[in-house]
Parts: sequence; structure tokens; C-alpha cells
Amino acid sequence: MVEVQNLHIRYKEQKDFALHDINLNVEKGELFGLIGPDGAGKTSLFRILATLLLPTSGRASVMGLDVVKDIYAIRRKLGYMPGRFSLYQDLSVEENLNFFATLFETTVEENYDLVKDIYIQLEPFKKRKAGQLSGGMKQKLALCCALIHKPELLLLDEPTTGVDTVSRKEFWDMLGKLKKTGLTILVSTPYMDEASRCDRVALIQNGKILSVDTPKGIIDSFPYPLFQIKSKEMAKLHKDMIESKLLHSAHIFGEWNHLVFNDGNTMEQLIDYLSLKGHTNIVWKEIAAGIEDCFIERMRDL
Ligand SMILES: Nc1ncnc2c1ncn2[C@@H]1O[C@H](COP(=O)(O)OP(=O)(O)OP(=O)(O)O)[C@@H](O)[C@H]1O
Repeated sequence: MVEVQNLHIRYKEQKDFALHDINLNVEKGELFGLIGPDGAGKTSLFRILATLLLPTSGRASVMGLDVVKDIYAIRRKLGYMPGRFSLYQDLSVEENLNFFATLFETTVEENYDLVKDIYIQLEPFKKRKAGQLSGGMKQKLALCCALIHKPELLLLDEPTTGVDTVSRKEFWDMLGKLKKTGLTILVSTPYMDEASRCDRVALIQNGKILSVDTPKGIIDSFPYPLFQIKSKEMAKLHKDMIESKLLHSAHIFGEWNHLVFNDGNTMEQLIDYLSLKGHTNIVWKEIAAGIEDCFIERMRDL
């Protein structure tokens, strides 16, 4: 459904490539995640796939159609939800949906089944102007509008950015349901924890794809024993651990620090060192790596 080969983009008057030698395949029916921090190149890639931006070099096709030669054919068959809210703020919920259906020469009634589960949640607000909806509701309406012409491929650019945790979960539940209808979904996000909801994930940073794998594959490939540790003074603990030179890495995860030792160093050595530094109530245990640990480790390799 998506094939990208040696794709580059360099914006006018920019020295560096915003996308550098991107290669990517998304299979039919996949829920595929593109995960990376701000400025990684996610929006640039989505805009190329949505035929809104021409690549500097390389090739990309979606649904078997070339993003340079087949612009209008692609636009008819693609659902695209941009990162920024793109609907008409002064039109009501139902006016927006009707408008997008009309653009694609269809009607809301014709494809209602596809959006029903989502639209039901918006129905009580159908007369409300889109600009007056909450963030989560806006995302749901934008998703309905991207779906109303029954696309074969759905591109969602950071649909959950700035949305609260409950709405984020609901949004991913909806994507899971849409996937069951056979729709192919390519979704970008800066939130690493959302990777576990995807069939496969590409990690992107500084315009380069670092890896493509299943969430399980990513977790299974974590190469080191991993520990979590906390003490009474968390910020000082982190600083002291970094200064100890015993560690390969240390990252704060909520109330814990996650750490990996340099070759040959042990927890006993670290505890001795931290005790000398005045730390008390030290608690630690060995843990299995989560997807965020894996991504942070892979980003270090750059
Ligand atoms: N129109 C443009 N002109 C010049 N540089 C641009 C333009 N659009 C994006 N860039 C640059 O390209 C790089 C990738 O940006 P892009 O928006 O694709 O990343 P992103 O992963 O979507 O991040 P964000 O979530 O912050 O938008 C950044 O360095 C950005 O500053």
C-alpha cells in the first residue's frame, strides 16, 4: 500500500536534508506507526505521500500510484488527517462532514457505517461549530471527515498530539476497530508508548529511519540487562549516577531511574558509591525493557 525508495527532501535554502534516503513498505491491512520526536521528518513524509509536497529525489507510491505522476487519482482514494486541525472552524460538526462527503461526490448516508462508531460520540454536538469542540472531539471529527469517502489508505499525522490520555486511548481503540474493516493505516506520533498499538513501527529521527520492526521485535532486541532504581532524592540520584561513570545509560521514567551498566560494573558497586554520596532508602530491581527503553537506546546509536 505504501512503497518508498531512496526518498530525499531538502527544503529551499536549507543545507540539510529533512528526509534522507527513506525506504519503507507498508502492507495492505497494516496499522503502521511512524514514531519520532518533533522535527524528525514525519510531516514531510506524510505530505509527500499525500501528494502535497514533491520529493527532491527518490520514489514513493501509495495504493500502487506514483506520488508525482498520479496526484489526482491518489487524492480520490486517500484519507489524510493533517497534524494541525484542518476543518472549517465556522461550520458545525454535521456541516463539516457533509462538506467533505460532497467534495468526494458521495453522501454521509452512503458511507455512514464506516464512521458510525465515531460519529455517534459527536452526534450530541452536531450543531456545534467545529472551532468550539474539545481537542479530543476535534480529532474525532477530523477522523470522520478523512474517512467519509471510504479511503483505502488512511494517513494520520500526529492525531493524538495535545490530546488527553483518555482520549488518546479511545482514539487508538478506534484505529484498532478501523483496521478490522481491512483499512490500511499509517499513523505518526511523538509518543513512544503508542508503538505497542501498531503492527509494525518505524523509528525516525533527524530525517532518517533508524529501524522498522514489530513492537515485540523491538523489545526482544534490547541488548543489555536493565535495572530500575529510586531513592529519597530522585534528581540528585540521577545526577550522582551519571557522574559515577559506572553506567552506560540512565534515564528518568516517572518515579524511577532506568539504568544499564558499563561492561563489568555491578549494582553492588553502584550502591556503595551512592551510599557514600549520602543516598538513603535505595530500592532497585532488574526489569524487562519497555518500548521506550528500546527507542532511547536506538537513538543513542545515531
Ligand atoms: N516548509 C519548510 N521549509 C523549511 N524547512 C522545513 C519546512 N517544513 C519542515 N521543515 C524542516 O524539516 C524538518 C522536518 O520537519 P517535519 O515537520 O517534517 O518534522 P515532524 O517530525 O513532523 O515534526 P513536528 O511534529 O515538529 O512537525 C525540520 O527540521 C523542519 O524545520
